[in-house]
Amino acid sequence: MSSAPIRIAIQRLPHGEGLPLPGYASAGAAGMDVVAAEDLVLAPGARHAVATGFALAIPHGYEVQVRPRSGLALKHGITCLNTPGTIDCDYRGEVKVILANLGNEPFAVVRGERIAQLVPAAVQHAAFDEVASLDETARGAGGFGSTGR
Ligand SMILES: O=c1ccn([C@H]2C[C@H](O)[C@@H](COP(=O)(O)OP(=O)(O)OP(=O)(O)O)O2)c(=O)[nH]1
Ligand SMILES: [Mg+2]
Repeated sequence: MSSAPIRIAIQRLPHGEGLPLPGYASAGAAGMDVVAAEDLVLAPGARHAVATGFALAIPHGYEVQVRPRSGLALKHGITCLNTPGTIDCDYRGEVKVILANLGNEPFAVVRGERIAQLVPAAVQHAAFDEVASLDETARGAGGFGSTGR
């Protein structure tokens, strides 16, 4: 990537000792792969906030999104239930990955194996201006398939 990376402070927690910190698997990867810091088995239909063993101090004006890995999703039905997960810039607790098993088989989460990816993103705060009515548009209130399948 051409631009300088956003610098994010990362703290390794005691149970994260010995694990690789999140990193890019290839030069052009959009996400930094995250490994699990615990072993567990996710039954079909189950979910769990999986420990990662690290905490962040994200600079103001940014968030970090937690996204699933497509290989786990396609092969095993494993996804991040709240995708994209949001890590707020003022959060100092352990980053966790809320994995859900949408597949038909139990899935073993193994400490040290990659379970998700982190994508930093700029955040623009907004402020609402309350009004009595909104301007008209051709779409109006049409949505949810109003333009056809
Ligand atoms: O996948 C996730 C999502 C969230 N978090 C942590 C960091 C985030 O800053 C905090 C709150 O997340 P969110 O705002 O999505 O959850 P909430 O249900 O609104 O909780 P809160 O009331 O604490 O904001 O939880 C994670 O570690 N992993
Ligand atoms: Mg919140």
